[in-house]
Amino acid sequence: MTTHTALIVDDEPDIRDLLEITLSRMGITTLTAPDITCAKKLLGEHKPQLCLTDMNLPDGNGIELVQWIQQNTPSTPVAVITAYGNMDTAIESLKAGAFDFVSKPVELPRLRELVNSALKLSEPAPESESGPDEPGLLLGQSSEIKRLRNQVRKLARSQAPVFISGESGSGKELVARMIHIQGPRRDKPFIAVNCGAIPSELMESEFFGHKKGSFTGAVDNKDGLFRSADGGTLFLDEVADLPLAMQVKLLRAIQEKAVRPVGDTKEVPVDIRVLSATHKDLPNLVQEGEFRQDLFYRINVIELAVPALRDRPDDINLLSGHILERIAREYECEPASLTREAIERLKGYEFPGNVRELENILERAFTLCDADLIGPEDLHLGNCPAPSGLAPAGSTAFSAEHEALAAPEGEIDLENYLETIERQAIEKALEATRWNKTAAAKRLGISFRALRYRLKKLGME
Ligand SMILES: Nc1ncnc2c1ncn2[C@@H]1O[C@H](COP(=O)(O)OP(=O)(O)OP(=O)(O)O)[C@@H](O)[C@H]1O
Repeated sequence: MTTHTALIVDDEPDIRDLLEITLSRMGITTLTAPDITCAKKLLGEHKPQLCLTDMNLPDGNGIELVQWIQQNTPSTPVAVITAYGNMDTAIESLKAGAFDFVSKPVELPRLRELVNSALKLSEPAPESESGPDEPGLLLGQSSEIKRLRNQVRKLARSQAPVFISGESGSGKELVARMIHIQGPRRDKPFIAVNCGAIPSELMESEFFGHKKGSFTGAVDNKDGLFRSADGGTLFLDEVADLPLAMQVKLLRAIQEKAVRPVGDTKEVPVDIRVLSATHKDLPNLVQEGEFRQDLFYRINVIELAVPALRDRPDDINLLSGHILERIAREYECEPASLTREAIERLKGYEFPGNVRELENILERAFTLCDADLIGPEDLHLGNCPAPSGLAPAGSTAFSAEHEALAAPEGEIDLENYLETIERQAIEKALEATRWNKTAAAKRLGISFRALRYRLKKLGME
C-alpha cells in the first residue's frame, strides 16, 4: 500500500495538532510547518501529495504559497483554510490555483472529503487520458482546441466552479464532461441539467428534491438533482435561463453545500462540484439585472471559453471524419468521405450552430448522397441550412404526384403533423412496391440510404 504524505502549514500549534491527528487517522503521514519559508523547504524536499495551508502566516499569506506551488511543485494539490464566511478569500485562492478550500472551524467530515479528493489526484489517470495531449472526446488539432484541452486537464484537478462560455453547439457540455472524467470525481455521477427546460414551478423540487406528500403530485420522496450528483459534478447548462427566485436558492445551496428538500425541515449536506454554461452574454445579463451578480461571482470563479468552429477551420476535416465514421457505425454501412471541394466548402462556412450543425449537415449529406462520396452539392449549405431530418428541396417527387394537402386549421404541432405525412407517404410507397425498398425510394424521389434513414428515424424498420 502506498503511503501518502501531507504538509500542514499553520502557525497555531493547536490547529496543526488537530489536523495532524485527523490525517494520521486516515493513514496519512504528516509534515508540519509554522510559516511559508519552512513550508517551501519541506515541499521541495518531500513533494507531498497534499498541502493544507492557513491564510494568515507570520511571513506572508496562504495565497502566496498557493502561487509558489503552482510555479515550483505543481503536482502537489494545495487547499487553503479560510476564515468562516470569507468567500472572497476562498475564490481568490481557487483562482490562484488552489484545488479546494475549507472554512474554519474545520468540520472533520468536510476535511476528510477534501483530503480524499486530493489523494485521488495523485493516482494515475485512466490509460486513455494519460498522454500529454490525448484528445479523448474533445477532438481537434488546432492550437485553439489544444489550448482548451490543456486548460481542461488543469481544471479537472481543481474543485473550483468553472463557467464555460461559447456559442451554441460548440462543445460546452463535452468540455464539462471532460473536466469531470479527468478529475477525482470521475467515479461519481456527472449530472447535466438544462436550466431552461424545467418549468419554473417544478424547479425547486427538481433541484433539491421533495418529501412525499409535500404538494399535489409528490407521490414519493424525490432526491433531486443536487443529491443525485452527490460526490460528483452538477452541470448547469443554460444557467442564464434560471428565474431570479431560483437563482437565490441556488446560490444558497452552493454556498452552504446543503439543500433542503421541499416539505422538509432539515438541510441535507451535499458534496458537488458545480460547472455551468450558457451561450448567452452572462456579464451583460448581470448588468441588466436579469442575473444575480452574487451568483455569477460564485459560479464564474474560473471562465473557460470554447472557440467557435468557424475560428478553427483546420479541425473540420478531422471532426468530419469522426462524425462520418460514427454515422456509418449507427447505420451499419461503410463510412462516406468528403470530396476536397466539399471540405473547402465546409471550411468557408459560418457554422452558426457549430459542431452540432456540422453533425447535422453530414448526417443529412450521408443519407442523401448515392455513392459513398459527399460533394459540395450534397451539403446543402444555403444561406440558411435546413435542420437535420427535414427533406431537401429536391425530394418532393411523392407529394408532386398528389394534390396539395390542406393545412389543418387552428393550433397544430408542426413536427408531429409533418411526421405523420412523411410516415403515410413512405407506407404508401412501400405498399405499392411490395416492400421493395429500392423501388419505394425511387418512387419517393429519394436515395435508398435516405429511405433507410427515414425508416429508422420514424421507427418503421
Ligand atoms: N471538439 C469536439 N470533438 C468532438 N465532438 C464535439 C466537439 N465539440 C462538440 N462536439 C459534439 O458536438 C455536439 C454539441 O456539443 P455540446 O452539446 O457539448 O455543445 P454545447 O455547446 O453544450 O451546445 P448547447 O449550447 O446547445 O448546449 C455534441 O454531439 C458533441 O459531442
